[in-house]
Amino acid sequence: MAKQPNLYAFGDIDRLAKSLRKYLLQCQSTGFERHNTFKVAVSGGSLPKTLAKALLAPSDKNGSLDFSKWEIFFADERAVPLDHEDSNYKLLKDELLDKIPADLGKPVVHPIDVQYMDDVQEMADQYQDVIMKSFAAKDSVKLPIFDLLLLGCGPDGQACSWLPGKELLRESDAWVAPIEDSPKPPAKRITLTLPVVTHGAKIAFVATGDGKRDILRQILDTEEGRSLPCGLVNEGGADRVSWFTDTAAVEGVSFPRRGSL
Ligand SMILES: O=C(O)[C@H](O)[C@@H](O)[C@H](O)[C@H](O)COP(=O)(O)O
Repeated sequence: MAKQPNLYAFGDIDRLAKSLRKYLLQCQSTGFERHNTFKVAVSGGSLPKTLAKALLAPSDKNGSLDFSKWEIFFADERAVPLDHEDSNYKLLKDELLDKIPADLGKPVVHPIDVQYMDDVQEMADQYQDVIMKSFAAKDSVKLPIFDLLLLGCGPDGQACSWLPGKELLRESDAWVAPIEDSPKPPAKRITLTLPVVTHGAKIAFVATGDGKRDILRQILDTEEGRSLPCGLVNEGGADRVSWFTDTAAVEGVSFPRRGSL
């Protein structure tokens, strides 16, 4: 049987955050062993809040975090100033970055370059350069391997800023692509492309609440769901993909759940 994503369902967000922390610590260790850094890409939406719950909890027996060796990229970002309410950078900064205790170190964070705000193609190219510099030249590395990509799942099956059925999902060359017409505002964005995401060492989705129930049923239990953006990540990432959900989000989903990490 083909390798499947891992589906975890927790009674509430606190329990989810506890397991997510354990998972993050495991991914951090693998990254440190691999290249003495932890390279992670993060999306926006409701994810940063849950992520902060997981990362700002006190150290436990599962280990501690060393943010001084973290490099944080954005899996997708909106073309707005970094202090704008719609900015994924601002969201992550407010929820997490500003609250990291000094003794855990400071991560290197890669926000978009806002001087290219009016030209999202330029902005995407420039962000690709930033990734290239971190992962070595694009010509010598066909695709970067992020240690972890942390993603949300939109109510329409959106992952990153990919819209269901759009040409962008077939992009096979660029690492970062522009979007001019996102129906979820703001319209202008940049996003990592599907091959970059499915090439990640680990990929985690966080999806909670009953608002995600119908789309999770579709993504995980139906044939059509496989061609939705989140379904394509499941397909390409197989057992490197993990879904952190709560019971409200997976009620009625028959896809097999894993007991624990
Ligand atoms: O900037 C964005 O819009 C996000 O990166 C997007 O991919 C988001 O993560 C999902 O749409 C889920 O959003 P919610 O968790 O808010 O439903």
